[in-house]
Amino acid sequence: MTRTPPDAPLRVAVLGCGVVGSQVVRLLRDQAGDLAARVGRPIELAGVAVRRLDAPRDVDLPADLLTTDALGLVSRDDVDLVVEVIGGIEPARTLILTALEHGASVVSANKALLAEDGPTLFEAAEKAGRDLYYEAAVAGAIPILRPLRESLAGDRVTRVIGIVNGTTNFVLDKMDSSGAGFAEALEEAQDLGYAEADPTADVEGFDAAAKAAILASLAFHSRVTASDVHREGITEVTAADIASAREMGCVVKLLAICELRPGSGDGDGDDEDAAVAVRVHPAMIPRTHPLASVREAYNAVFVESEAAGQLMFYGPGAGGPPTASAVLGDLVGVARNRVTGTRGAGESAYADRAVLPMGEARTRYHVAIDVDDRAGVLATVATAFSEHGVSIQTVRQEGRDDDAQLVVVSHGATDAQLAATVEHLRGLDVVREVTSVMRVEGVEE
Ligand SMILES: NC(=O)c1ccc[n+]([C@@H]2O[C@H](COP(=O)([O-])OP(=O)(O)OC[C@H]3O[C@@H](n4cnc5c(N)ncnc54)[C@H](O)[C@@H]3O)[C@@H](O)[C@H]2O)c1
Ligand SMILES: N[C@@H](CCO)C(=O)O
Ligand code: NA
Repeated sequence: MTRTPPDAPLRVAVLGCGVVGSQVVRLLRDQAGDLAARVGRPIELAGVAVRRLDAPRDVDLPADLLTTDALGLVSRDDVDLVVEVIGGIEPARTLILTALEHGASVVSANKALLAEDGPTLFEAAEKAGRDLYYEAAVAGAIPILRPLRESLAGDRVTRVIGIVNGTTNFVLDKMDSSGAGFAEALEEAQDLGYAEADPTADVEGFDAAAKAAILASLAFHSRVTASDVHREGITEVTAADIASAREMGCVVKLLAICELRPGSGDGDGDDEDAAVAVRVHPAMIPRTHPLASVREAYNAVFVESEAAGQLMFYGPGAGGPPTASAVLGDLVGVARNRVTGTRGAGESAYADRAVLPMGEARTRYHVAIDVDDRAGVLATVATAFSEHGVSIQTVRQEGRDDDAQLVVVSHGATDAQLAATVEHLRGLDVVREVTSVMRVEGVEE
């Protein structure tokens, strides 16, 4: 267990010196005086764990601070604080657990690990009597976890909806604004340091799903893991979908939607049998919706709660310096707690709520269908919707040579009803192809 004399500097180990780690090291150095004043003791770099000693990096470091032995570094007695910015499940999990066992407080930006196995880490922190903070894990620099954990701790959050992945927002924004291709826009996002080491995590929605799980856990005081989240990425979004959205006055965004569904209620106000629904998928939203104005790699999170009403958090969701800002904010927080001998709020998952399947989520659909251009087709298509209890809001028809395209927008229905309708449409003789199916959010049912 670490023993720090009362006036000695607090010593920090940084694990990983990539896009985020190099900026954490830079800020620790550039702002050493202010950080010491804010914490009440200097914060000194004890070591930086890297994969390769000779790799090029964005910050100069004395050779004696670098090590490839991350496990040895977090096991050292003179390390009070550990910043984990390696990413992925292992060795990050073992390193964090070892750091806590050795008495260090931990700051991590690792949403993949927190969403997969957060409870193991929270229990270890509890047992060790140390803090585990992770503001950088969701929406980069935007303060969102602390507001949910602390500022809204007296309110009842009912919905969180956000754009929480910078890479996919960057790609969709480029496709919409400049007509750029998917691959070209993704490469630019990678060059700018927004994308995960394997960008599949971004484009297939895994990164946003991990963040959604973390948000839902904090918002609804219940454990939600990545596997509880319905996830669809943006790889199937086509230029035609984006053009179709534009014609409707909409834009396509990858949304993370976390909802609390009221239970039967026993009248005591606890709503113990309320359930949660968490989903990540591309959706069309009206260009007039505030989330539509979130451009490039910016993120935004809307929070709806009973007493506060609607809150919006907006800012840079990815990139080295913004993410390092959130890491340093946490580092100051855990360091202050070390100085005063306290701990911050730990996990709050007392509610143990059920997670609803995607089929029960209420959404609206935009469906583009190539059909034969002959009498009765519209009625046949409309019947398919009504047979599944889905009400149609608008239908637009564009004639072509011997076929036509119908664009149908439904009213709100369950996802299961809408999926059954699309299946039904695909089986109809008059339907040549269902060319685009996308959910529509941000409009009244
Ligand atoms: N880049 C962003 O915009 C951003 C934003 C928020 C959160 N994050 C999270 O921050 C973490 C780091 O992301 P990044 O963008 O800096 O990634 P990165 O790939 O640029 O950096 C990770 C570094 O860790 C090193 N590493 C891997 N295994 C190691 C080991 N065993 N010991 C020591 N070093 C090792 C790699 O060599 C690499 O330099 C991830 O969890 C990521 O999800 C990143
Ligand atoms: N790859 C992530 C980094 C921030 O968490 C993104 O693009 O949002
Ligand atoms: Na954040």
